[in-house]
Amino acid sequence: MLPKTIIRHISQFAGVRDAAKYVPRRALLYVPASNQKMLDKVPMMQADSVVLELEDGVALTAKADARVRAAAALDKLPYHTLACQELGLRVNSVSSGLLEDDIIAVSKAEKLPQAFMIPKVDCPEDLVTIYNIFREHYGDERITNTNTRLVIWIESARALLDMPRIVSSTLNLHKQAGFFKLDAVVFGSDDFCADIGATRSSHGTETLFARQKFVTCCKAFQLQAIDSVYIDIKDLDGLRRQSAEGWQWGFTGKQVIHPSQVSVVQEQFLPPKDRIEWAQELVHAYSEHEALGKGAFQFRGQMIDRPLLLQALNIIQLVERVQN
Ligand SMILES: CC(=O)SCCNC(=O)CCNC(=O)[C@H](O)C(C)(C)COP(=O)(O)OP(=O)(O)OC[C@H]1O[C@@H](n2cnc3c(N)ncnc32)[C@H](O)[C@@H]1OP(=O)(O)O
Ligand SMILES: O=CC(=O)O
Ligand SMILES: [Mg+2]
Repeated sequence: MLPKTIIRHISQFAGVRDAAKYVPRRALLYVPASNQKMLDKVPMMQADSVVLELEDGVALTAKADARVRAAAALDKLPYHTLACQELGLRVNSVSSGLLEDDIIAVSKAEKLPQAFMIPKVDCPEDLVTIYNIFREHYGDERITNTNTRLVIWIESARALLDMPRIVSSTLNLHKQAGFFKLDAVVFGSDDFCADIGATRSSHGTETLFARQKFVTCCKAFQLQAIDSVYIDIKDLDGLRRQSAEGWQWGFTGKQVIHPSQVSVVQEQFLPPKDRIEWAQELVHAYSEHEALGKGAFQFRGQMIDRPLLLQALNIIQLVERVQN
């Protein structure tokens, strides 16, 4: 329980903040919808967000089949009993020319996914195309003011540079037309490397600038920032290291491709126990010092002032949201 005097700091603090239900997306797991055996495992999957995949995890020759399986899964799976917090659906991009066929097929399902996930959003104009395709095949009523959230992928040099306009246009579409509300943005590191001609490595220095720019932009709009895929499935130490790095830089979660990656990532996207204790004690110490008129004071050998309070509040809020 936070001291009352601290509550007013929360209304101004940096980080991801939204009065609506917070959906933790520490681990966002792709499940190719062409693979029925994998789809059958969805109810038990402990990833925070499970993504029925229609895009790059599905061969061109299997797209039609995957669409039918994804639509059937949406109707069959009882969302409230799933082990995950969110069942998403990643469709194909505008530039692929496959999006409309995806929407024609999945709009036959009675249910919407809990999140629509749209890769390779390259410019604000893509949003107009996306919105028009959804309106045409779902009809206005089904896509207006629903609980379904929107997650988009930034995966090219052009998109990264234009990200503030892309994000603003997406948020405006919700404000003005009631279209799905943008809740998180994902950095598509593999497509990004292909786009800029970088050679992918396990240490990821080739995407260092892009990831830092990306996370800064997400946080400027108070959106969740989801980090790169780690494709070396067997290298859990490398995954742990890159997850810890992402967490330290301000990412809120990471994409995963294999069930073995889920718990490693989830663990890294929660602060360690001693850091949670530090945050809780700091908040109380801050409240006591504030009552004495002190904005700066010593705590465990460190100078503490308001920015440190805000970092502690980030930690407390995240823990509460993951546990509730
Ligand atoms: C850059 C990007 O765009 S990333 C997003 C696109 N890519 C994807 O969607 C790929 C998602 N991942 C996968 O398809 C798979 O993990 C692969 C193909 C990489 C490896 O799959 P496999 O060779 O079957 O791996 P492995 O043998 O270790 O699997 C162990 C078990 O986990 C299951 N499994 C593996 N990956 C997944 C998954 N993503 N979802 C559900 N189940 C999975 C397998 O079906 C297998 O089940 P079984 O024990 O009942 O046979
Ligand atoms: O879509 C994900 C990527 O890394 O590309
Ligand atoms: Mg991609």
